[in-house]
Amino acid sequence: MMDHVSYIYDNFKRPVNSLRLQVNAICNYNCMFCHMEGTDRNLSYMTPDEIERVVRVAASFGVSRIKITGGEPLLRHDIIDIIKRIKRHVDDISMTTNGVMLHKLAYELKDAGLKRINISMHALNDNDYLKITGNTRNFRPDVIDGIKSAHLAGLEPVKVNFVVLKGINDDKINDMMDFCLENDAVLQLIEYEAPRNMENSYEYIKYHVDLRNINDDLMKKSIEYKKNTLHNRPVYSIPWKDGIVRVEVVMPMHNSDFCMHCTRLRVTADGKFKTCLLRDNDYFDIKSFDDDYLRDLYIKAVKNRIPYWR
Ligand SMILES: Nc1nc2c(ncn2[C@@H]2O[C@H](COP(=O)(O)OP(=O)(O)OP(=O)(O)O)[C@@H](O)[C@H]2O)c(=O)[nH]1
Ligand code: SF4
Ligand code: SF4
Repeated sequence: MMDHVSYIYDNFKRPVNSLRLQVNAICNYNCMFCHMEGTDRNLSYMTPDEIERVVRVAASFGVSRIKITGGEPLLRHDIIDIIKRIKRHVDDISMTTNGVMLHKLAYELKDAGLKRINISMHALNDNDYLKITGNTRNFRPDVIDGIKSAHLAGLEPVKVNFVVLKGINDDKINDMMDFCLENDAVLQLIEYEAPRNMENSYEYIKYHVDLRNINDDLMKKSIEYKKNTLHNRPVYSIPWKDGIVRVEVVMPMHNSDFCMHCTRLRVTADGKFKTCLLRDNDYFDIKSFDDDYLRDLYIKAVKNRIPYWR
């Protein structure tokens, strides 16, 4: 583990202290809003050894947090090996998952070094859940088991990701607060984010909810208010029934404050540094996993980061 290493800053004074690491670009779901981390589907994969080399070099530049994403990361049969290798270089490892396979893997993930987990659950009733996830088979009970298993295994905090969709689930936020209170989870309310260049699409206009009013309402109800340093996202503690629910609000659209606090570099499943979710001409192809080459490419990619909303 590296201590006292300085971060590389981009030309907008934003340090890079974390990597968002896509380990595959396939999924057993087909969510209506999936952005696949701004990449194509079905990319080839880096090996665990190649992933470790990228992480080692990033850690040598002060990166101390890794977010594992996909597609669905738990579909990789070697995910435990990948986490163990990342853990040699970085302590704060988290994952974002649809949760379907989590109940089978939570303990192994924790033992391998995973610290915390975000689990997507965008509906509490089966019809809406199936519609949103584009599925015919209902895995919602498995996801709920996954949330419980994550706690039992000690993956903390557990966050439940909920993309707010007009006319589908935007009237269910209170129910989600109940659910998160019962399941000791942080509720992460996420604004529907248009994939690149899709802001005028029929789907986006139909389902997008501007979260500012909901955010203002939460702020009024909160007894404590913190910021996630990543994206400056507000995190509220809300008195709810007989307890307190923490709610984080993710407002990525047309939000220059969000982008000015974007402190991570992306790595695509097939081995490219990517500077921004919403750009498609920003790939730095990792052609060699040699340390010197990787170090130069890492610096080049960081220096090319530009806030999307300015
Ligand atoms: N525009 C944009 N949106 C992002 C970015 N990172 C996350 N998001 C949005 O936030 C949602 C939730 O992200 P997660 O992967 O669950 O969480 P995270 O951003 O890693 O943050 P933590 O909850 O602190 O682990 C994603 O589905 C995106 O819609 C980003 O860098 N840019
Ligand atoms: S679970 Fe995630 S990766 Fe899979 S389709 Fe849904 S949004 Fe995309
Ligand atoms: S610059 Fe903005 S849009 Fe791009 S990845 Fe960072 S937060 Fe997301």
